[in-house]
Amino acid sequence: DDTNNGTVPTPLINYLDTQYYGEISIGSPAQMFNVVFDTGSANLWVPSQSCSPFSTACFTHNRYDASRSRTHVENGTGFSIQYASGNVRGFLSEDVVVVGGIPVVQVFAEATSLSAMPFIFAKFDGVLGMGYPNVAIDGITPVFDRIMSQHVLKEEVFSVYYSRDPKHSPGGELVLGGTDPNYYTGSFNYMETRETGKWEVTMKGVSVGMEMMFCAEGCTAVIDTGSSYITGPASSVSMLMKTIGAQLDESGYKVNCDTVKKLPSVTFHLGGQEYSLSQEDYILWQSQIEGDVCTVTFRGLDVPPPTGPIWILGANFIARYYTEFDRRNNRIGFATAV
Ligand SMILES: COCCCC[C@@](O)(c1ccccc1-c1ccccc1)[C@@H]1CCCN(C(=O)[C@H]2C[C@@H](N)[C@@H](O)C2)C1
Repeated sequence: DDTNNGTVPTPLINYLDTQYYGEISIGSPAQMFNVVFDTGSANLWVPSQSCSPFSTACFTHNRYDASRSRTHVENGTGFSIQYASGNVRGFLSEDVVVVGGIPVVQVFAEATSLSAMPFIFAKFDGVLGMGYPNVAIDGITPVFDRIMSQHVLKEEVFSVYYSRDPKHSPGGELVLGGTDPNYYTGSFNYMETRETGKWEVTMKGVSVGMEMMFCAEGCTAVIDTGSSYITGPASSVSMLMKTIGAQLDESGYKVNCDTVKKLPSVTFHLGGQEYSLSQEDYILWQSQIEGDVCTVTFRGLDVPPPTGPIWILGANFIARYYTEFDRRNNRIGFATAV
């Protein structure tokens, strides 16, 4: 329904509480793609029809075919992006991209090579960066900036709802130009982003139970819709895991499912408010053949200075706290998600 002025909410799919993605179209006639809306990056890329057949990750996803689009504009500039794990290489093209019912002429990357790890596990095709222009590779104007310059949005904000339970439908929702009261209760608490032109804020501490354990002198928190988990400095996270009795194995930190109900809450002190995650917010409980597996959705990740050390608050945080990203006022707002 075209309620909030020219934009329609984009329903998201929630894959096992670890991958959240929604549909966009590129080209005329429309070619559909599933993308992660990622506040931690600022470029749009999708797999290319011209990717090598040996790139399995490319071959098993929807691919953009320039020759089938009458609005395609050639560019050809090289492109490559490196993630915490995984990299993408390709070349730039221009075409009409439709997000939330809004068409924009957009420069994006056609990916011709995707690292098998982790993209063979991706349920989505590509990534649509929702970050600020200054983190965009090749100085490309990001999609949301192209939308803002059309002056169709009631407010220059976008909001994200991530469901916590894969059985709920929709698995999430992206709103351009406002928020969706169906998915939060109470009012928003806002905090200024740091003037780095990133979706990051100053965090005043991290508590476990009632005890302040980390970041007591202040640190940076990145609010990242493109991260599945919460990451923190490896030393801090390993101390946190020891406190809750979690063991590290090849696929992350695990706890004995019997201990889950007694685990302490973990609280992030942001913008004068305390944002707590309880055990059901940060434990991924999977019933498997050989018994239940309880994964702790925290990872250690050391980001080198000057960017780091940082904490990254990802999907498991956003699932608990409905998030509004406000470009007009350079601030982030949280409300309790329903
Ligand atoms: C909520 O939905 C999240 C989507 C899953 C993200 C992710 O878990 C993933 C899983 C399987 C296959 C591919 C990808 C994936 C890989 C790259 C881009 C987007 C998705 C990423 C795994 C590697 C570390 N990581 C990031 O660096 C992320 C950090 C973020 N800012 C991005 O730029 C890259 C998260």
